[in-house]
Amino acid sequence: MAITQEDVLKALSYVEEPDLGQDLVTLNMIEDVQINDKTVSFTVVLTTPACPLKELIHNACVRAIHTMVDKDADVQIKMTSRVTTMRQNRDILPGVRNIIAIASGKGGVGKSTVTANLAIALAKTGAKVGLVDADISGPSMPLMFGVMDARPHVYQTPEGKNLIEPVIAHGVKIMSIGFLAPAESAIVWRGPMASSALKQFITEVDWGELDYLLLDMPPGTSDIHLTMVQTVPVTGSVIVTTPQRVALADAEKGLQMFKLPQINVPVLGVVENMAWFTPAELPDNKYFIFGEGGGIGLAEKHQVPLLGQIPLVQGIRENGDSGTPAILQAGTPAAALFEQLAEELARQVSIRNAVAPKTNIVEMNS
Ligand SMILES: Nc1ncnc2c1ncn2[C@@H]1O[C@H](COP(=O)(O)OP(=O)(O)OP(=O)(O)O)[C@@H](O)[C@H]1O
Repeated sequence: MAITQEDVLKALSYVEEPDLGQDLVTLNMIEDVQINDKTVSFTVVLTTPACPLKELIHNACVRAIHTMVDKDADVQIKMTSRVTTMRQNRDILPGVRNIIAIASGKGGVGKSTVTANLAIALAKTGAKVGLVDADISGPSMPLMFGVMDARPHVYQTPEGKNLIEPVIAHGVKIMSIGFLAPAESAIVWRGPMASSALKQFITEVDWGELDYLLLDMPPGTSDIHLTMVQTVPVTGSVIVTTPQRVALADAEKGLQMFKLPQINVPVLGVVENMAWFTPAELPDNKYFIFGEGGGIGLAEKHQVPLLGQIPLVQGIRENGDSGTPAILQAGTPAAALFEQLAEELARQVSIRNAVAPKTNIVEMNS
């Protein structure tokens, strides 16, 4: 008997998206079903190009067609993505689907390093990524992306509005206060001046369409944090910590800040940086010099996901300093860990968007 479109959709309605807990047909993730004799082709539209379940979903679809439609069918699946968003009001940053604040309690825990690597890792999956270096106390993105001398260009729109063009490096659109003021004068950015400069940095930039805009927040809890979350509708936050007690205590303060009623930003997860030390000559050895399991404990206590653990590796520091973050060293353990971290973050954003009230979901075409 000839295969019909209904047969195919019925079979696929038994394939569940494990994270979102519903089947692919109900989630509108199946498009372009075509049948040509024994050849069945269709497109699966994932919620992120960084989907860690890509292969699993692909295999489940093939299995469903073979068991429920025709065991000899030639199943051809195109895996693509359309990043979801829960943003409804698009007065600010209309083309930006998800805004993610990356924060830490304590300074120096590697928040900027993690943010830079995450941004590039997401861009490498095909996502459109932007990054705001809101760490006015010490903007480090120009150095980490190797664009110390870059100066963003300002242009006037036909409506007479001035827009800043972000600097593009390693596939990421970047805006940093470090582009406007030399590092040594960063100290002048304080209080209301800093807040208004930052606002400008986010809202008066020609970001175009972005799947993910990462905000590298200053360390600690300050007025700047409040300004930021009140200026832009943040989808969620990520807390970066190291495992030692002093860092964890501050990370917890940071985490709790996002839960305050006047801030109220969901915490997408915790990243434990410098989780252990691995010497280059002994890549399989782990030395827990800052203590063990602190990040997991924090995540468990606050019932948020542990997005990943990144070891202390000399190469991560060196690559950051030389403007070519570790994620670019393909095939290295550090690059693989940052890839996994990016997948886990994208996954939590997708889950967050899926559980947001239905009326709040706006889908945009890629
Ligand atoms: N996993 C790691 N392995 C090795 N070095 C690291 C790692 N993470 C960060 N570093 C190094 O630690 C130093 C501090 O990192 P970074 O500037 O990212 O911290 P930060 O939390 O953003 O600091 P602040 O917010 O105070 O500016 C940098 O020299 C960086 O290269």
